[in-house]
Amino acid sequence: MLCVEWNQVAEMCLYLDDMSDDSRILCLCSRAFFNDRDLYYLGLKGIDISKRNLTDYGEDEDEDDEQEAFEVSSVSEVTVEEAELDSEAELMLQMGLPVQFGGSAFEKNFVPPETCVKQHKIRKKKKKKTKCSKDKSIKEVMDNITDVCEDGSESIRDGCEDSPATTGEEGALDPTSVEPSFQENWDRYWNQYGQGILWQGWVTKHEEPELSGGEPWNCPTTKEEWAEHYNETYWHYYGQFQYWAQQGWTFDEVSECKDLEEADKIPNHTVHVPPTSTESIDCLSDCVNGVKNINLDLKGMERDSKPLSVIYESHQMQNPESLEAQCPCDPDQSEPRDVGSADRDASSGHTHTSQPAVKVSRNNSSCGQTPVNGEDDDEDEPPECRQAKIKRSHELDAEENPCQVAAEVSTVLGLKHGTGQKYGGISHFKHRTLRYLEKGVKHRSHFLDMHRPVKNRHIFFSEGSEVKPLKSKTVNKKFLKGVGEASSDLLNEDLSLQKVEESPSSSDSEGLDHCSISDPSAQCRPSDNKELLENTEDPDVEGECVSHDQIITSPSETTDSGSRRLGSLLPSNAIWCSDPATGMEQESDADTNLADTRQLVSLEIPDYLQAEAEENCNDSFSKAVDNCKKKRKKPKKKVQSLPPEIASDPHLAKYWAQRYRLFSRFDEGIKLDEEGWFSVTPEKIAEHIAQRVRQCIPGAVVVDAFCGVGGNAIQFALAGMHVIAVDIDPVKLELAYNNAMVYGVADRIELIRADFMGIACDLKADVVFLSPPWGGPDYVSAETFDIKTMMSPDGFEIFQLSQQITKNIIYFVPRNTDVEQVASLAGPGGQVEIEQNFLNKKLKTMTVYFGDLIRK
Ligand SMILES: C[S@@+](CC[C@H](N)C(=O)[O-])C[C@H]1O[C@@H](n2cnc3c(N)ncnc32)[C@H](O)[C@@H]1O
Repeated sequence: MLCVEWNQVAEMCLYLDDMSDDSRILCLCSRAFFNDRDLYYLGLKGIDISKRNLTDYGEDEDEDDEQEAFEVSSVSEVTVEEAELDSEAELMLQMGLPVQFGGSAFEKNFVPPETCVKQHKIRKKKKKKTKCSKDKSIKEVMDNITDVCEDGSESIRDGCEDSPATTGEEGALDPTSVEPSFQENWDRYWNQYGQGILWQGWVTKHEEPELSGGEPWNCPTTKEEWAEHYNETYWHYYGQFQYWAQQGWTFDEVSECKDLEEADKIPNHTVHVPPTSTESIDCLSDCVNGVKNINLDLKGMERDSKPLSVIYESHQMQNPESLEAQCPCDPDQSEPRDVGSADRDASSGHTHTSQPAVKVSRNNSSCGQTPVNGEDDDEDEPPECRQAKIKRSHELDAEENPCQVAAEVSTVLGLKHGTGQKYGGISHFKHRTLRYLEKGVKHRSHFLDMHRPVKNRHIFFSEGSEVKPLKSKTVNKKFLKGVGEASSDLLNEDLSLQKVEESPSSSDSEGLDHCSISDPSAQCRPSDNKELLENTEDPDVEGECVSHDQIITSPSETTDSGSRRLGSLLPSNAIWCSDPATGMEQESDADTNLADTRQLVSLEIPDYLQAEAEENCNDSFSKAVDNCKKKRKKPKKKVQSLPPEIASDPHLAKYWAQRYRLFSRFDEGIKLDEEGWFSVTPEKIAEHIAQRVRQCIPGAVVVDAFCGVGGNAIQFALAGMHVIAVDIDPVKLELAYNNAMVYGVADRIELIRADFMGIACDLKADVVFLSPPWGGPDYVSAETFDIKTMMSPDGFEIFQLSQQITKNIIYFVPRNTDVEQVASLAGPGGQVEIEQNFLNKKLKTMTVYFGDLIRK
C-alpha cells in the first residue's frame, strides 16, 4: 500500500521575468495522505504488532478512504478504548498532557449510529466510575490555577475569570456537564457553522453527490450514511470546540461583512439546524431530525461540480508575506494598496506581451475590491468553480490582487511563500500563476490540519473577525509546563530505571568508512564509490575501513566485551534503545548533535502545546498531579516497560508512543539513539517515497545521503533498490545496519561513513535522496523554513552537489519550507513536484521531487 490517497492539487508557475516558458518554473503541487492511527494506538496500548495480523488494522487493506479506515479502526477498538481509558489517561499524563486531552475528543466520542445508544450507556457507566477520581484531580488542578490567577497579574486574572476550565468543575471531562456558557457557545457555533460544515464534508466525501434520489438526508440509500456523517462531524467539531474553548479560544459570530470563505461554505443552500442538546445529538434519530430542514439548491450543486479551470495570477510579488499584511481586506487599512504598481514602477517599461494570462479575481465587495468582470453572480461560487476569465495582459496591473493569491496559496494549499534567497542566482519571481487541478481543493483543505497560523484571537476553524482572547497565555504556559514536570516525575517514579553504562568513547574514534553491511566478514568492498572515497581529503571520510565483525550486529552480541569494543567505535553521545528484553546497552550525555537534530513533530500533540509544555513549570499543577496519582485507587496498569533512556526523558516519551509509526517492526529489535527518535522518517512516508522511486526508476541505485538510522534506506531496499547509505555519524550507521537486519534488507544497503559534502561528487547513482538535519526542533516554529540558512549543511550546496550525481533528486523538507525557494532549485524552464505529506490529515512534511521522479 502506497498511501491512502495521492492527488495533484495545483499547478503553480513561477516566472522570472516575462511570461515565456524559458523563464518559467513549473511547480506541481500534490498531496499524499497516510493513515497510521492504528500504529499509534498500538504504541499507546502497548500491543505488540508483530503478534497481530496487520490486516486487523487495515495495513494491507485497500484503503480508498482514510476516514473510513479510521472509523473501522475506531469501531473495532471502542471497547478497548473504554476499558483502557485509565491507562491512556495515565500515559497522557506521562507524556506531558492533561488527562482531559487524552486522545482527541472526537476519536473517543465518535461512535457509529447503530452503537450510539449502547456506547452512550457504556460511557455513562464508565464516567460514573472514573469521573470521581479524575474530576477531583482536575478540580484540584483548576483550583490551583485559580490560586495562581488570584495571586497573579491582571492579565492572568482576566484569563481565569473567563476560562470555562476555571469556572466549571466538570466541564473538562464531561460533555454533558459542561457549564452553560460553553454549551451556549457551542450551540451558537454549531448553529452558525454546522450547516456549512456538514455540507462541505458531504461534498468532500462525494465528489459528485448523486441527487437524483433526493437530498442525501431523505434519500433511503444515503440517509443512514448522512446520519453517520452528521454524528461524526458533530462530535468531531464538538471535541475540537471543547478543546479550543478550554484553551481560552473563542469564535466570532458572522457579521454582515462575511467574507467569501464563509459564503463558499454554504453554496446556495440554506440549512436550518435546530439548537442541539448534547443528549439529543447522541441518538441517530436526532441526528437525522437535526438536519430535516435543509433545502438544497440543486442548481448550485450542479454549478459547483463543474471542472476546474481557474488560474490565479500574481504579478510582481516580491514579498507575499508583507503584501498579505497590507491586504486591502485589512480593516485597519483605509486605502487599498496597489502593490503591483509599486513593483511596476520598479520595473518601469515592462510590458506584458506574452501569452495572455487566465485569471479570476475573487470578489469581496465588503473589502472594497472590484470584481474583475463586474458580474456579481460569480460571487457565491467557490473560486475554484468560477468561470475562468481570459484577461488581456495590460489589465493585469490594474486588477491584480497579489495578496489574495499569496493568502490563497498559503491558507488553502498550506504552502509557504517566503522571501528567502533563491537558487542559481534567481533574484525573485515576477509573475505567478496558480491553477487548481483538483475539484474542491479548498473545501477539502478545510478538513486538513495544515498548521495554519493561529493567532490567539480566533478559534482555529473560524475565519471571522477579531475578538479578544479570553485566556491568559501566562497561565496556560505555566500550566502546561507543570504538566511536563509532573509527567517527568511520574515517569521517574513509575518506571524503574536501569543503570546506564557510560561509554568511554569519543566521536573522533574511527568508524565505518565504506563497507558493505551485507557480508559479516566483509572487508571494504571495492567499488567505484570506494575508490573515489579514498581520494577525499576529509579526515572523517578517510576513516579506516573496518570489517563488519568489528561492529555489533545484534542486541544479543552486546556482551561486556562487545560493549567495550563498541565504545571504541562510537561517540560518547550514543544512546542505544534496547528492546525491552535486553535493556539498555549504552547511554551517555547525548548533548552533541542535538542542535542539528531534526525533530519530527509529535504526531498527535499540537505543536504549540509541545512548545509550551517545555516552558517554565507550575508547581501547583505538579502537586495536583502528584495528589491525583496518590489518590487513585486502581492499581496502575503499565502499558509496556519503557527503555530507560525513554523513561528518563519525558521529551522522548511521546516518541515511544509512536514507535510503531517509525518502524512497524519495532519489537523485533529496532534500535534508535536519541537523535534517531527525533529524526527518523515515519515508515508510511518513507515507504511511499520508496514506492514512488520504484515506479519511476525500477531497480535504481539510490544514494541516501543522510541515512540516519535507516528509516528511508530500509524502505528503498524493500522496494528493490540498491542503496548507498551515507552518514557522518558512525552510531547512526550501526543503528541503520541493525535496523536493516531486522527488515531483512541489510544485503541491499551499503553503508558509508562520510561527510556527504565531501564525497558527493564521487558517487554514482540513479537517484539521490536528501534528508539532511533540519537545524533543530525550532524549525517548526519558524513561519517559513529557509533551506539555505536553516539547514546544516547549506541546503543549496547539498542540492548542487547532488545534481552532479543525477538529476533525479528527492528533497525531504519541513512542511513549512519556502516553496518558491525549493522551486527555484529546478532553475528557469525547469520542473519540480512539491508533495505535501499528510499523516492522519495533518500536514507533516514535504517531499520535493526533481527530474524523472516528477509525476506528470
Ligand atoms: C534527519 S537525519 C536522517 C534521517 C533518516 N532519513 C531516517 O529516516 O532515519 C539526518 C542525518 O544526517 C546526518 N548528517 C548530518 N550531517 C551530515 C553530513 N554532512 N554528511 C552525512 N550525514 C550527515 C546526521 O548524522 C543524521 O543522522
